[in-house]
Amino acid sequence: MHCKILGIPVQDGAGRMGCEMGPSALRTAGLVAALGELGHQVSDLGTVVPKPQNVKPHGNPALKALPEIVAWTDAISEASYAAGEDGMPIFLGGDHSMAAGTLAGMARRAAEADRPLFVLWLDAHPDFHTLDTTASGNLHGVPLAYASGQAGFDGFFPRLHTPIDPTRICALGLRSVDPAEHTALRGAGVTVHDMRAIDEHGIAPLLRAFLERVAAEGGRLHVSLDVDFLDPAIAPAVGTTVPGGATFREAHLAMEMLHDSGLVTSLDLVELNPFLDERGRTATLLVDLTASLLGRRIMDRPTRSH
Ligand SMILES: NC(=[NH2+])NCCC[C@H](N)C(=O)O
Ligand SMILES: [Mn+2]
Ligand SMILES: [Mn+2]
Repeated sequence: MHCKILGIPVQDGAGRMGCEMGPSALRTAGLVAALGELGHQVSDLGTVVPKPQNVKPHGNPALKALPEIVAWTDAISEASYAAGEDGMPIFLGGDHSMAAGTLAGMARRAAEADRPLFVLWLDAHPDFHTLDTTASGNLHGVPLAYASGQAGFDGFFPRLHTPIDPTRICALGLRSVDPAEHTALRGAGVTVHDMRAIDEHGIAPLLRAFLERVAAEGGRLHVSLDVDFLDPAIAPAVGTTVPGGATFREAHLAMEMLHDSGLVTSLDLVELNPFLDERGRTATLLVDLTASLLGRRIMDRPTRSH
């Protein structure tokens, strides 16, 4: 596999600063070497730079940093589309607002290849607000709604080349959903497995059912991994911790199953805030999870000479 790393140091979408250090922390934690050890070719494509533009004022006074996030989204959509020409792009965030751009770029690539794009959203939150419904005004709370063509982004965010069909999205690990998001998720037909479903059924059958659908429809699969999908006890470096998240083993199992499926075509690693980390342990965990997604396993490792 040719892994293409792209740094996206956006932090204006989050309520607190620090995510701009995310790409550096992931590189420092040894992402490139970890993927190289698995036999992958790795290219670091560098860092996305936002493209400032005029954005008219919006009626929702709560919105924060709208012009900045629009500038990022435009640049990220273009850069991720370019990176998606071949190989497997790995987008290093950056707060989750960056997924507005990565999803847009990946959806355009999939459409051009005449393949449906599926999205696995691993997160405590659905990030399914529109510009009108967000109360916090933090734009990391809107990317999934934007990329799946929900109303209210026209004239503010870049025009989508191809909106993602919301029924091809599976959100796994939810445990903090605002009322407006709840209504919108149900209305749009997003598949939602909250933490209760994971507790009750286990993560494996829920994920397996989704992967079988992706395979049956010949889809591509974009995985968006928010740090707060993980339990704060193992992943403290995030500004929006919610108790009761995925355990170490649940997360690795999900990554191993994703690898075995052979379906994943792109990945976001988002919301890492190194300012809140403890000696890099969250960054290191994200690198290890990414390695599991790209083929590292406990048994039957390829033999290495020492
Ligand atoms: N990407 C994230 N961490 N999103 C958290 C969003 C939290 C909340 N729903 C909000 O809109 O403010
Ligand atoms: Mn998120
Ligand atoms: Mn989240």
